[in-house]
Amino acid sequence: MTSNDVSLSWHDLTFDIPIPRKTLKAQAQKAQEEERQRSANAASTDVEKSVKKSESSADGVPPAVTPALTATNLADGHRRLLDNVSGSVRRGEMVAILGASGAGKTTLLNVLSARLSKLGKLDGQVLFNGKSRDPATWKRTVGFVEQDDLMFGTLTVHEQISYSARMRLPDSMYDRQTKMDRVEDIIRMLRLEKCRDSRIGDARTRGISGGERKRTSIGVELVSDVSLLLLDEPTSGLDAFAAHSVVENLRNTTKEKNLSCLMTIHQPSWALLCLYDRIQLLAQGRVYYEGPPRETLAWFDGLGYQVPEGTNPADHYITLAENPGNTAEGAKRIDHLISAWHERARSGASTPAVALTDASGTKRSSADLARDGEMYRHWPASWLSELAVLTERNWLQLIRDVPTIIAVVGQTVILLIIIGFAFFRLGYDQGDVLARIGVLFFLPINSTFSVFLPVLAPLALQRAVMKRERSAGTYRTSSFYMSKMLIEVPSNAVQRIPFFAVLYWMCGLNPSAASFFIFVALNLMQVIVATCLGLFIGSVSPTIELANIIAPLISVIFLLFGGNLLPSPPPWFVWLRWISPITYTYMALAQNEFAGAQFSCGNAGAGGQCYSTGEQVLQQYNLQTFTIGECVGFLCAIAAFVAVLGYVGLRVTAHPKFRYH
Ligand SMILES: Nc1ncnc2c1ncn2[C@@H]1O[C@H](COP(=O)(O)OP(=O)(O)OP(=O)(O)O)[C@@H](O)[C@H]1O
Repeated sequence: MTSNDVSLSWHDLTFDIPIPRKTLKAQAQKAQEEERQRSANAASTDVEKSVKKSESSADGVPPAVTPALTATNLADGHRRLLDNVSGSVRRGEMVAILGASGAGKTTLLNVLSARLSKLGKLDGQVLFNGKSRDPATWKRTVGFVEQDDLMFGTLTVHEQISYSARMRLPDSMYDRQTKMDRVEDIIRMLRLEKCRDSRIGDARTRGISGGERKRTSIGVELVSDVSLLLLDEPTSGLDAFAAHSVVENLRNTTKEKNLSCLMTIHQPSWALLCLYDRIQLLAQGRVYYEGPPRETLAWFDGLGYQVPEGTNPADHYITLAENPGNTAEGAKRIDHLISAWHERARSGASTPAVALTDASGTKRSSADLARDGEMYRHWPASWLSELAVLTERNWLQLIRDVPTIIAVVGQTVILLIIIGFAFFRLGYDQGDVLARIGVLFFLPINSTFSVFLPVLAPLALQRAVMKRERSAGTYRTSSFYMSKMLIEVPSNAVQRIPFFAVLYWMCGLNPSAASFFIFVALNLMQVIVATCLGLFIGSVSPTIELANIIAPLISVIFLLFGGNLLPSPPPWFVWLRWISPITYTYMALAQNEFAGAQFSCGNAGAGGQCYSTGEQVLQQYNLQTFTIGECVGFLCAIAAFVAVLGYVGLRVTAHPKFRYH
């Protein structure tokens, strides 16, 4: 193996994050307390003096926030998560990063994959094929398998991987058949043939096993043209057999596809560890071994840390670099491990990461690299292809989500029975005037509330998957958003047509056919506006939990100001009436119902008010400000406005963030 087939290399990476002021204060207080106790025990004047000195302000830093210096806490109030870490992965090689919990494995993987927050100071260099990572192509170059396998439970293994292939393999280079052949290849390579057509499953329905799920996640990344695969703890949560099978599969795939594969891994068995070509051991953000796993035995034996009889060497070497009790002995041992390794690296006795100067070459021809660069620079598929695939995927999820379909049908039937019989066959007496007003006001409120749940419930997972897919440069936000609109708007509207139609005749509303169709159309308009509003709320809220709080809040405000509940709202709240879609739907429904209607005054009480015509009712309830046509115009404008705002919100809140320096 030579340095000139290096794919990814990292050089002297150092990453510091600021320690929160509160933590600094707590650490400083603890250190002072310990110092005080020590001085009290020693009862020595000299020691007391030194304590006073340490408590006094140094270099202008108030004593309360002086950091307690440890192996990783720096004097400038930062914590060092990575300290001069170098390494590399070559083509056809599988490398693991290991270490105790908190050693910095995930941090290193995040730095290498550029999925790092803006927080903190990053030094050092990461090179891919000998060059700095190109922000324009990086996200499509690298496959990143996250720890949580975010997938749609209702899709099958084959569907999950083939949707990834259809969206991530460039249309310009692969036709549909080639893409599907590749999917079958990946399924074979990852030994997923047995569960090819099984559903992934989720918390509600049992699906494939944990190991198969992890291999499917890997397949989703591998099916695209990536040459580098990064995985965050791909074996966590798996039993020993499943973990072994996942890593063995990865090893075979790495060799077969000449990939570079780098992963963090937790508590591997010795047999599993030996599957890797090389490992890098981290302690407190520093390297204390890098090389083939089998050579660890000789290295640690030489340092005097023989593996005790019956102990897994992998566990032993990781435990050596742990210091849970913060003992002086533990700290000394970790220092020894790190300094011995660095001494060896300095003396050139090890075969550590390639030197920066060596990493410039690559066995891939410059024509290959140019082709890759060009290919990764563009969206893999056209906007319309993205829209078609995403809409198909959303549609499958919708029709396969049987529990939600049953819940919606159940809700419709129950509401129909309750509302239908509560307002059954209304007549034309004075009491019926109020009942008609009541049902017409209730309907847009019900449409708003009942739409939010089915719109927001699937959005939590869809947003998370979208973020993962967008981090790989798979598709545009606009095609995702449009595909949601194309599925949500018609499905929510169409499924409610029977409800409005049956309710109309049960309640005995205006018997003309034209009024019936206008009634249904107006209610569907309200459902469409509410769906757009639901998508808007789900898009602008950074989390779905927040969306679930905002949605009822907005509904209640619209309800309060959208009808006659507040006949004269406070002047500074009047605008809320005119932005509430309920105002327009209710007004239009009332005009459709009452225009030309006649009512008998027979049961009006003595001195009571009698509305003999529908126009009097509309006037009394102030429901003639706009015509039906104008109300529809306002509803369309509100729907379009929130739809556009939702798209902008989604772009901002779900934008994948990368950091290269
Ligand atoms: N953004 C952050 N803010 C504060 N501390 C952080 C941040 N990111 C990481 N750390 C700290 O850095 C250390 C290394 O974290 P990291 O997640 O890389 O460890 P790890 O080796 O992957 O551990 P584990 O195996 O438990 O996942 C931990 O002590 C963690 O608490």
